[in-house]
Amino acid sequence: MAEYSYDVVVIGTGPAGESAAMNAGKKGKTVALIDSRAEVGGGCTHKGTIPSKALRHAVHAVMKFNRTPLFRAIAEPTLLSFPEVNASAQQVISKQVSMRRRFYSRNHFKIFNGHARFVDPNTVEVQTSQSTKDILHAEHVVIATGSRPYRPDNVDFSHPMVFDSDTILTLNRTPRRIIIYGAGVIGCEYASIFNGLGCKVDLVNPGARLLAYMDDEISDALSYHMRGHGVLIRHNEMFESLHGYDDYVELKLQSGKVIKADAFLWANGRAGNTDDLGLENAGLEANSRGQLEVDRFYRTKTDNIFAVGDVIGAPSLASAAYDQGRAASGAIVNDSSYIFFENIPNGIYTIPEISSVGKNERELTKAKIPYEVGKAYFKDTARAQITGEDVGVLKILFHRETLELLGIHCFGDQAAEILHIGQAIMEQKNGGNTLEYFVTHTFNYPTMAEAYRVAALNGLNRL
Ligand SMILES: Cc1cc2nc3c(=O)[nH]c(=O)nc-3n(C[C@H](O)[C@H](O)[C@H](O)COP(=O)(O)OP(=O)(O)OC[C@H]3O[C@@H](n4cnc5c(N)ncnc54)[C@H](O)[C@@H]3O)c2cc1C
Ligand SMILES: NC(=O)c1ccc[n+]([C@@H]2O[C@H](COP(=O)([O-])OP(=O)(O)OC[C@H]3O[C@@H](n4cnc5c(N)ncnc54)[C@H](O)[C@@H]3O)[C@@H](O)[C@H]2O)c1
Repeated sequence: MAEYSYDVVVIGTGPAGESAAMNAGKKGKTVALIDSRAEVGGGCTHKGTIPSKALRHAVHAVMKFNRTPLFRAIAEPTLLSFPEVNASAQQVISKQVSMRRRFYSRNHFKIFNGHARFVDPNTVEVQTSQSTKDILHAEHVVIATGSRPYRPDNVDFSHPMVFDSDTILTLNRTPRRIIIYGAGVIGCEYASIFNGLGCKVDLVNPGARLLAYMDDEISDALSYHMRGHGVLIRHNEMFESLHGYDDYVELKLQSGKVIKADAFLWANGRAGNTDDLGLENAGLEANSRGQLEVDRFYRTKTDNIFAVGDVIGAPSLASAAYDQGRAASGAIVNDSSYIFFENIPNGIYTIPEISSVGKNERELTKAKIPYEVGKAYFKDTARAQITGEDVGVLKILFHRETLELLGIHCFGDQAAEILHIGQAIMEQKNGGNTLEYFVTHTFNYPTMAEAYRVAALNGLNRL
């Protein structure tokens, strides 16, 4: 057993832990990180964001190849297998890990490998092997332990055809038919991925619509296009039981429906990684979903302990985790440039992609805010006609009187990138946030950015 002392000890090397550590180190603090995974990067790099986005990219590229007439001069339409696209995702993971390892070594951070557990608020022990423990003393501790798929007791995850969003990456074949239970972001993204691989997909949604928190029109467009691609979506269907046999699984729904498939993906719920973290020794307690409560500075109720990323619950995004980590260590070093991040955008990598920031129509209507809508359909832009990515819409919601931007919603190829133009204007202060920007500045042509001019003019014409 060895003992060490640091200004800041960060538990977890996902986006939240990484940015907390980097910021603390840049501000002159001595920093150590702990991760139970053999490699840095967190669930984000190894199981969540990175593999799913890399899988989606590969599948999308093949779908585009198959539907582009020009390519028929080279080859016939084809399909990739899950192991093939997974292999390409694993290469991205390796690059990410090497890059992140370099960050840590260049900044002289020590990384401890093993499960971390609080001994007291200023002491964390790391189980580095079965028989050895290191003891880390810290002025401040940042808990950035992330989350994992929630596993209900009545689903047998040891069956070889039953997966969650972590274990799906071990699938060594392409299923003929997959049932995805849960139609949140994970369920919808994997439905697009498996659909693009040519699998029959049954997307079973316990809710009434896909991604219910999104703008209704965008959510409807997603359902329409997923159905158009052959995904069978069933709304308002509750899980009853799942039985695994040698060569298939059978899902029974409370409505009496029975669905058979050769793969089942449980995509309903995540739980914070706080088990066996010794929270009781640090004066802390997690809620029923394993999440910790924090204040605006990401400080827990124990003064010297901060928590960031998925372990504090919503929005549970890698994007937000990066900002939260930086903000927490900013608070530790009393950095006055601290920002509390609000109005967080989201990018959902279904096929087609979705992205939004700000309010949706339902929220504005409920709040009785007088708004108008400006739209640009991708099919009417030169760029989309050239690229063939002509499914989609950019929708700007703005105040009828002040022209202030209230919400940007985008559906279609590159939506997550396109959104940031609108976000940048939306965040302008002192009257800079209005629709005027889009009609008083010139956009490169042909670009998808030009859709902002088209949507703004469309909106102004409605006034
Ligand atoms: C399938 C999927 C797709 C996603 N796609 C996106 C996306 O496109 N965009 C987006 O913004 N977000 C996405 N997310 C969410 C994103 O991955 C998470 O928000 C992000 O990983 C949270 O980062 P984190 O640093 O809090 O935790 P994590 O990335 O989960 O890292 C936490 C680390 O802490 C370690 N750890 C836990 N407990 C201990 C302990 N006691 N001791 C030592 N180490 C410990 C874990 O092993 C892990 O390595 C996706 C998630 C999933 C599951
Ligand atoms: N592109 C992206 O940004 C992206 C992609 C995938 C996942 N994610 C993130 O991953 C998280 C999970 O994704 P999701 O949308 O599939 O939603 P989810 O799995 O968290 O939620 C689905 C349903 O399960 C319920 N639930 C959640 N945790 C539970 C628990 N511990 N016990 C019982 N029920 C629980 C929820 O209330 C909801 O009804 C989200 O927070 C999302 O932000 C983001």
